[in-house]
Formats: sequence, structure tokens, C-alpha cells
Amino acid sequence: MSLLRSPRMALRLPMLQTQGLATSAHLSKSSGGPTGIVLLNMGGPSSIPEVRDFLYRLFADGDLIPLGRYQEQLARFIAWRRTPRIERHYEEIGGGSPIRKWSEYQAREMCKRLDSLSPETAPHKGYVAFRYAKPLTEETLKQMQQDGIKRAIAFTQYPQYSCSTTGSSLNELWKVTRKLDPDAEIKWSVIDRWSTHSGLVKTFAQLIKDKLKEYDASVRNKVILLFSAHSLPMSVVNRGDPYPAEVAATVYSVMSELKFNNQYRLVWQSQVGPSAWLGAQTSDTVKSLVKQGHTNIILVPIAFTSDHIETLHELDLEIIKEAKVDGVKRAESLNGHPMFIDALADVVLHHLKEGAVASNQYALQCAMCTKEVCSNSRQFFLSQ
Ligand SMILES: C=CC1=C(C)c2cc3[nH]c(cc4nc(cc5[nH]c(cc1n2)c(C)c5CCC(=O)O)C(CCC(=O)O)=C4C)c(C)c3C=C
Ligand code: FES
Ligand SMILES: [Fe+2]
Repeated sequence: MSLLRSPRMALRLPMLQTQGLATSAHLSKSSGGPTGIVLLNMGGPSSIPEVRDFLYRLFADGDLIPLGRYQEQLARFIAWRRTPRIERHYEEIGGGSPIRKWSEYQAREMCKRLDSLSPETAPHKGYVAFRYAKPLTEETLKQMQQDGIKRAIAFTQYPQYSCSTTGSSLNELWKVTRKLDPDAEIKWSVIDRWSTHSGLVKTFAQLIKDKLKEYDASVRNKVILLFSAHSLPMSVVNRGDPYPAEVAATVYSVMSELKFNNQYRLVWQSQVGPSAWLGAQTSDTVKSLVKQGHTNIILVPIAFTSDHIETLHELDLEIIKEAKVDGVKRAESLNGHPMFIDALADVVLHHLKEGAVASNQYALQCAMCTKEVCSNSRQFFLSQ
């Protein structure tokens, strides 16, 4: 029986917000073998000796930081110069990024749920493919080939689409696939964004409610919610990148879930280098609000699915600890929260039932994009 027709699915599907379909295709049917689900993300150094390579790969990525003809040489130089400072940051958060640990946990738990929710496509096998740290896309694809995977879902772990994040990961996946799987034996579909998925929204709302309980009931509705997302260079915003609008959509959905009981703002963190970035900056906003007498603030990291240096170092150590005000706190990250694992499984389930190769939004390139790799990788994934 199709899961779509089961009473359970009939109850679940109306909660989901579809972002539209691209070309519909073959993918809801099982090929008989396992369904590979690949969590795409940037990754982070698991230990201090991995910091330099992580930074090198990051600065060598022209989809993230276009440095022109001498990208590779410049990347080596910038990584070398930046490594000592960033190593210190990772030391201060316990010696490495927890992103691999969380991603592997999320993949495993999500697949367990999917095996019972979608027996037609079982067994589900979870993989992690990072852009700048191990396991890199190439290593993961080799592993999938060894495991005999013929049907796979590339599932971005950035809920809001940016060409510099999900776009870069998909471009890399396409390049590696072309090299290692020239006959396209693995059939791919793509979950390219899920910024307003109801499970994601409800989990954020729950984590905010949990944090609000730490305040005295008399001040609870006066707490300001500061949603903080990684900023983008204005050059990327002006290229037409969809990320700022999609982050705002997540924030608005979470506030709707919370019935707009608290005042809120969306602010932007982690800008790097001297160019213009999207603001207002999180650190400036916290300082300014505290100065104005607003001393009860919850920072909510809204654009990343697990803890990383930007939450554990920048928010916790540089902004919250520096503020020296008890009322300035941070909502927990999604990490291994059971509601979040349910949400991940639900996103995939919905994707399987839709049978689309990607969301309708993925088909549109940035108006100002001049990169061939973007159109090639789009064409590859959309024609599956
Ligand atoms: C949604 C999340 C992110 C977006 C969008 C994003 C865009 C973006 N980032 C840089 C430059 C750097 N980012 C760095 C680290 C970093 N970036 C994100 C997330 C997004 N970046 C995370 C979670 C992390 C930390 C990873 C971890 O290990 O925990 C860094 C390296 C750190 C540093 O040197 O300060 C750089 C550089 C650009 C230019 C950009 C948009 C174009
Ligand atoms: S940069 Fe957005 S599609 Fe190429
Ligand atoms: Fe970044």
C-alpha cells in the first residue's frame, strides 16, 4: 500500500509545506537496494591538526570566496596566516568542531526512523559528505559505490539555500560524481532547502520555550529574541542569493509558532574580512540593546543544525560571556533533539512521496550568476 494512502500519512502530510517540485521522476520507487541519504554540510576540524587543511579547503572554494586566478595560492597563504588564531578558537571549545559527531548521529537516527516510516524504500543508509573536512564528498561517494548504492538523496543540512553553501556542496558533488561515476549508476535526487518545514520550525520554537523557562515569569514576555544567522558578503546578496529571504522565512514561521509573544529581530554574525557584509551584526546589536536597558535577550542560532565554532565560540564566549549580563542567554542548537531527528526523517519522507528530483526553486539560477559549474550541476541533478 502506498504510504500516501495510509491514514498515518494522510494525517502527517498536511503539516508539511512543500516548496514546489521541479521535474517529477522515478525516485519514489525503491530500486531494491538500500536508499543512500547523504547529509551535506561544510564540516569542521575534529581536532586541532585538521584546522589548517579545513581553512585551506574553505578559502580554495571559489563558490564560497571567489579569489580569481590565484585562488589556490591565495588560499594557502590565507589559511597559513589564519590558522593560529582559529586553532585557538577550536582549543577554547574543547579541541575541535562537534559537527561530525552530530552529523553522524543525526544520519543514523534519521535512518532508523525512516526504515519504519517508509518500508518501500528501506533499508536507508545514512552518509555524511563535508565540503571542507573529513569525510569529504569524494571519500563518501567511494564508500557508497562500495556499498552498492544505486539510488541516493543529497540532503542539505543548511535549511536555507545559499549558493555559497548548499550550492557549493552540490557543485562539488556533481564534479566528484562526474569523475567517479561517469555512467551515472547512482541516481540522485536533491533536498535543496527546507527553511519552513513544520518539524524544523516546531523544534526551534520548543528550544526557545525551554530557554524562556529560565527567566522569572514576570519578565518572560519582555525577553527579546535575537535570531542570529551567518552573514553573507553584500556581493553575494546583490548577486541574488536566496539565503537572506529564506532565513527570514524561518524566523517568521518560528515567531508565528510562538504567537509573536516576544519582540524579535534577525541579525547576522561571523563576517570575515574587510568587505561589506549583510547586517546588523549580532555583536553590535547585543551591545546596543544592553546599553538601552534591554538586559533579557535570547540568541537563537537559526541557520545551522548543530553546534559549531560560531555558536560555541562567537555566541557563547565572545558575545554572551563578554556581555556580562545574566539575562543574555542562548537557545540550544538542534543537535540530537528527538523532535529534530523526527523532522529530518519527515523531510526525507515527504521528498520520497513527492517523487521530485529537487524543489522547484532549485531550477532557478541567480540572475547575476556567471558560473558554468552552477548551470552544469543544476542540469545534472534536474535531469535525473
Ligand atoms: C548558513 C551558514 C553559513 C553561511 C551562509 C556561510 C557563508 C560564508 N562563510 C564564509 C567564510 C567563512 N566561514 C567560516 C566558518 C563557518 N561558516 C559557517 C556557516 C556558514 N557560512 C560555519 C558553521 C562555520 C564554522 C565551522 C565550524 O567548524 O564550526 C570560516 C572559517 C572560520 C574563520 O576563519 O573565521 C570562513 C572564512 C563566507 C565568505 C561566506 C559567504 C560567502
Ligand atoms: S551563484 Fe547562484 S546560481 Fe551560481
Ligand atoms: Fe561561513
